[in-house]
Amino acid sequence: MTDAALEIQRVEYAYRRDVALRGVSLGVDAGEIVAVTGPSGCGKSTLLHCAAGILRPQAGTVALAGRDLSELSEAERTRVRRTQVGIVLQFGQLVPDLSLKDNVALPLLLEGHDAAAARRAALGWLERVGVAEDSEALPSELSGGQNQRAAVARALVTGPAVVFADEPTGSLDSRAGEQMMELLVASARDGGAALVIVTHDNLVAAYADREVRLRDGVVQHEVRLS
Ligand SMILES: Nc1ncnc2c1ncn2[C@@H]1O[C@H](COP(=O)(O)OP(=O)(O)OP(=O)(O)O)[C@@H](O)[C@H]1O
Repeated sequence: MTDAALEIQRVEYAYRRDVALRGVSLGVDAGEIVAVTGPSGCGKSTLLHCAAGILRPQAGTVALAGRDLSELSEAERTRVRRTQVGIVLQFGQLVPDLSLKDNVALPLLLEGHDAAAARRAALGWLERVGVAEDSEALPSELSGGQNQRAAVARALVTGPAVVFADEPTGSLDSRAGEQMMELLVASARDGGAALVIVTHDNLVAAYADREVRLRDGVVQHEVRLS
């Protein structure tokens, strides 16, 4: 028995003609923060999508919180993805016609939680990320930074084993980017989640315990940062 939050073994993925991953292995411990870096097109986003159960690798295995995704039915996979994975992308990607609170409650509602309890949990996370006073606002009424804070709350509300963040500061200026990284790291710790950050920004990678650098679809090297 290991306490790995994520175990990727020899994963290969090809789009029609483009081979994006050529046998990538990566283990992430519970609570660990890992930055996946590398030049444009090296396979970072593809790795994140395979790890998060969004893409199915053509070879190799991905286990999330000890469950091998390739052994699960489609319904079980969806369930593991909804409960064990949180995702933060470059632009909040909130549902535009739902309030911040309903956006954050959504992952719990999709899992069949009671609506009042889901909204209470959502409000609790909005408080933790500092946007509770805007809980009834629509995403379009708020700044990019406020939307990103709500996206962090949405990623953590189910108590996932791993939060995946793909260029989470890409749409923010440097000050808001720093605040976002501090919030993301603190929130992942607070929620007991491992954090896997895909980035080409060295300042973002510096928040990680370990940097894994990809090149041409393989791990080029790993560096322990803390
Ligand atoms: N939907 C797709 N269809 C076809 N090829 C794709 C698709 N998405 C990515 N690729 C190809 O797969 C390879 C890896 O792409 P990927 O987006 O994973 O790299 P990346 O490191 O995240 O790049 P970037 O830093 O520019 O976002 C590239 O050659 C890319 O052109």
